[in-house]
Amino acid sequence: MPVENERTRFLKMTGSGNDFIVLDNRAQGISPEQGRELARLACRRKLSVGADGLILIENDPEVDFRWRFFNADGSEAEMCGNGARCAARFAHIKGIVAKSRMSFRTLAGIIEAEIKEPRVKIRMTPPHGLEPDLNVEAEQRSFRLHFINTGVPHVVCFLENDRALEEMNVFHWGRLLRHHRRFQPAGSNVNFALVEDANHMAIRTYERGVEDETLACGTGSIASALVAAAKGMVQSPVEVRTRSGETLTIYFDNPSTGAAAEFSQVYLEGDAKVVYEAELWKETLRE
Ligand SMILES: N[C@H](CCC[C@H](N)C(=O)O)C(=O)O
Repeated sequence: MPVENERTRFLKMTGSGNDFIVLDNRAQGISPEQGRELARLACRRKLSVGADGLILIENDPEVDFRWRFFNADGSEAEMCGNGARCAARFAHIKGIVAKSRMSFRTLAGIIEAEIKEPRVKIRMTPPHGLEPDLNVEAEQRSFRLHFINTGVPHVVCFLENDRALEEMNVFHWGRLLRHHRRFQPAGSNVNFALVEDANHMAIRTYERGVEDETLACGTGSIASALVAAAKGMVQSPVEVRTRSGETLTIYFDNPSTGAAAEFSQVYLEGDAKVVYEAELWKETLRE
């Protein structure tokens, strides 16, 4: 079983609609393998707590804390923008970090965070690997996609208008593109994005590891904003309307446009709220 105790305390948190189980693992000793199993079992909606992901907070010798992030399917991901904002708020609420500014270690690198309750602003690790204007076929439909890694891999597909965004079958096409051979072996998250004006976008995201559309995706919002900036369509700050209706704000140094666009000082800001505090009962972890 992924946890020893019959009851395990946790916070259920939501980062703009992306929801997470957040657990203090400094004394629990949940191993990475147990974390994968715990995520897979506890993230099942209706059978257990239900969430898009599991976050374990752990000690770190150099920065304020370390985390391990697991998607709902148990896969461990290098980074999660909405989850990182929730992790920082959790650390502040639980007194793990008294200051309102902190830094913590992820598999993507060190994340700096500033608490502005209930909003949290985080500085991202440097985005990389921008590959614009990829022509990809799926089920006889052609897509013009743009790849970028914003801590995790993302492809961005720009749509023409609100109606196209609303009518997009995100589950069907997102799943096909997430598994497309062009993006293997790691796979990719898939964002359908609309540029409304130079400082406003709307997106819908199919998330790798959740294997469904989520109500918000932090690294996906950043990916969409930075690709749009590289193509000269937006400039910082960009307000991104997510599927939940909440807005994420992306800040970055306006890059020189074009494929070689380099981005620095990339920040993500939005709400990171506590939904409830509760105890996970071990009996819901049996399959
Ligand atoms: N599902 C993503 C990780 C979480 C990203 C998303 N929830 C965010 O807020 O950045 C992946 O495996 O690449």
